[in-house]
Parts: sequence; C-alpha cells; structure tokens
Amino acid sequence: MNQASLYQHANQVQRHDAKLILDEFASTLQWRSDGEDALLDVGSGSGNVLMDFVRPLLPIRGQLVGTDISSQMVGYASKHYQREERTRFQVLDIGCEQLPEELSGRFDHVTSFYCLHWVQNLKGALGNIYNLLKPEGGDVLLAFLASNPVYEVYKILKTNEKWSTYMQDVEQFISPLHHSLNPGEEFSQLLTDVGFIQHNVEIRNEVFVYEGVRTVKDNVKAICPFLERMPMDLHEEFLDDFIDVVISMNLQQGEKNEDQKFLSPYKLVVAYARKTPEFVNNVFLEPPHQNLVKGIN
Ligand SMILES: C[S@@+](CC[C@H](N)C(=O)[O-])C[C@H]1O[C@@H](n2cnc3c(N)ncnc32)[C@H](O)[C@@H]1O
Ligand SMILES: CC(C)=CCC/C(C)=C/CC/C(C)=C/C(=O)O
Repeated sequence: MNQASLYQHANQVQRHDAKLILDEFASTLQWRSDGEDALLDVGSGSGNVLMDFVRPLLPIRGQLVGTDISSQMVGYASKHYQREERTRFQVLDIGCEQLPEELSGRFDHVTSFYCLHWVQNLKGALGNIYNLLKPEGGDVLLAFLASNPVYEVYKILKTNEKWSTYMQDVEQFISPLHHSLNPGEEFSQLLTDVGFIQHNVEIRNEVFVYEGVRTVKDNVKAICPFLERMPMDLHEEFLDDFIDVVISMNLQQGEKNEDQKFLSPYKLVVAYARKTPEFVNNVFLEPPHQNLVKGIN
C-alpha cells in the first residue's frame, strides 16, 4: 500500500470502523491526570483517521506520533498534518527486530486501525507494541481484520493465468487470522504471550455495503498490493475480473445499474489491553490472566 492519496479518498469502511471504536473506547483509555499523554499510532497510512478521530481525544499538551512502514504514506501524512502542534510522523515497521531507541518505552497509549492484518509476524508486532509502552504501564487499542472476502477473491484470481505471475506471494497479503477457527482466542493468547496482563478481545461480525461497481473498484485500488506490480493498462481488466469473482461469490445485490450494491461481510478484531493490572470498563480484573474474549468467532 503506497498510494496515500488514493487511500485518503477511498477509505470509507476504515474511517467508519475507527470512528465507532474510538467513540466507544475514548473513556476507557487511561488518560493521564497531568494531560501529558504520549500516543503512538501504528500504520497511520495517509493520516486522516489519526488526525480526525484520535488527535481530538488527546489533551492539549499531548504528544502524537504517527508511524507507518511506507515512506510514501509518512511523506504524505507529514506534508498534510505535520504543521499541527506536538504531532510528527515517522517510518516504523512494527514487525521489526529492534525498535528505534527514541520510540522504545516512551508511550502511554498505542493505537492501530486496519494495519495488523498486513503483518504476518503478529506476535513480533505485538511484542513491539508492548515495548513501545512506558515501563510503568499504558494501554493499547487495536482494530484489524480477522477475515474479509477480499482475501478469497485474491486466492481465486491467483488461479487465473493472466494474474498468477503478479500474485505468487498472495498469502503474504492475507490476514494471519483469516484461516483461524478461533481468531479471538488466538489473538488473546498472543497478547498474553507478549506480556499484557489484561485484555479484552472481541470479534465483531460486520457487513459493509458498497454502492456501485466504481466504489468497490476504487476501494480495491486503494489497498490492492498487486496492481502496482502490473502495467497500468491492465488495471481496469484486473478490477473487472475482481468484480466477476465477487459476483460469483453471490456478494452482489440488485441489477447491473446504479442501484447495484456489493456486500462485504467481514470479521473485525477489536482489542483493548493494559500493560499493568488495573481496571477495564471500571471493573477490577484480578491479575494475572483475567481476560475476556467476547463475540462469535
Ligand atoms: C489500510 S491502511 C490503514 C491506515 C489508517 N490506520 C487508517 O485507519 O486509515 C494500513 C496501513 O498499514 C501500513 N502497514 C502495513 N504493514 C505495516 C507494518 N509492518 N508496520 C507499519 N505499518 C504497516 C500500510 O503501509 C498502510 O499505510
Ligand atoms: C465486496 C468486496 C469483496 C469488496 C472489497 C472490499 C475491500 C476493498 C476490502 C479491503 C479490505 C482491506 C484489506 C482493507 C485495508 O487494509 O484497509
């Protein structure tokens, strides 16, 4: 994903989910009494979710660091938002072996929206997220895809010889929890393994409705890693084949006209975790390992 401006204009589902989750968890996050909260966001992309929905929650004196593996995304976010006070953007691969010194152990909060399904080494990423928090504690709010029909579409398109050369490594772009029979338990176990004492993991079954073929195509273009590998003149043909597969999966509603809709049923992991034992939703959870997994897996 390197097309920041495409993403910024075709990320309705991502914005919708982040806003809902932040509204819900704004008062659960453990804000400091001195208003000097430092928050790092993982996989901030073009930056609009971070600036529109996370930044307003931070106290005036709070510090915000947006990070992303893509220097193109970081460049775009810096250009558009770095003028905001106490806000900066920097490149960070959350799956890296060693966190940069200036980030390690510096944050009160870590958030991440629609990023962790891109990271195959989920345990390594969670270990890093844990280590970004200050030694004395802090909390994290994470939301990412466990599964999405887009991954099944990719797998089918890979079997088409027109596209297979561009999609050899398709598994690298499928959420590490997409094939899991119990993504909530699996993620919960990873949080425990890396050291989080308390956590609340939910698997939310959602359906997003895309209005019309063009909307689906624009949303696919904004996130599909295979398009940038093929010549531009093949993009529309690839997107047409994408739509044909979606239709063959019965995800279409209505006739081929302006009323045509496409349904995307997906599972979202929503996790809130604290480094030190305390309260979750105002309920004291006895340490250690009093964890909660909600939702239908
Ligand atoms: C779908 S975008 C989400 C952007 C933003 N958080 C939002 O909600 O709109 C996913 C972002 O995760 C980034 N990403 C993928 N792998 C990553 C990694 N290993 N470390 C950090 N960022 C990563 C991508 O470059 C991309 O910008
Ligand atoms: C109907 C249908 C399958 C639409 C495609 C939906 C779509 C573009 C999903 C993208 C999911 C994803 C990997 C998002 C992201 O990382 O931001």
